[in-house]
Amino acid sequence: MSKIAIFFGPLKGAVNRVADKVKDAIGEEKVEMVPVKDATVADLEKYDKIIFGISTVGKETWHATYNNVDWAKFLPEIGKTNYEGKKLAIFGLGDHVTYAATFVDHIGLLAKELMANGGTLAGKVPADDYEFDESEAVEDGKFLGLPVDEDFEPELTDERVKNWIEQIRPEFGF
Ligand SMILES: Cc1cc2nc3c(=O)[nH]c(=O)nc-3n(C[C@H](O)[C@H](O)[C@H](O)COP(=O)(O)O)c2cc1C
Repeated sequence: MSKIAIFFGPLKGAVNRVADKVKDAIGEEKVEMVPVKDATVADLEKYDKIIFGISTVGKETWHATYNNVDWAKFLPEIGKTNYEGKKLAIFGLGDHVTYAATFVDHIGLLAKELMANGGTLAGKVPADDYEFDESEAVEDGKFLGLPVDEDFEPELTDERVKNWIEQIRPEFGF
């Protein structure tokens, strides 16, 4: 069976923590961890099953981010390949209290970039499960990936990850 890649960044923060939980839930031996920091399109092309881990730490554009340099560097690579036939899913870290009007926006930015390049996403979750005002990550009442809030709802993370892994399991076939 081909390995599932978790492309994640930045290192050592909440995304990294949740990426480890996702890896453990799937089974370490089935997963390849790929920090986006030094990854390129060639790394993306190696895998048919990819889970992306991202946080929202900036404003409207990737280039406005000042904290998430890993993703700002990697985003241009995303558009250099086609995702037709690949299994894709995204989890995204955010803070639904302080940033209720831009909650996990970068799930939306990344999802739209993938979809513009032929990708379809597994693992959408109902927006009704979360409290927030606005998010660019919502389409037709669903988040385009799994939002996780380690700042204000860390106690919900394990359950969220567990349920989400069960949701995407049939699609990814792990
Ligand atoms: C400067 C800054 C801006 C942020 N902007 C947003 C935001 O617009 N929307 C959101 O949902 N969370 C926002 N957050 C919260 C982060 O996404 C959250 O703390 C996340 O867990 C960070 O994960 P990381 O340390 O792995 O990057 C922001 C955090 C910081 C420090």
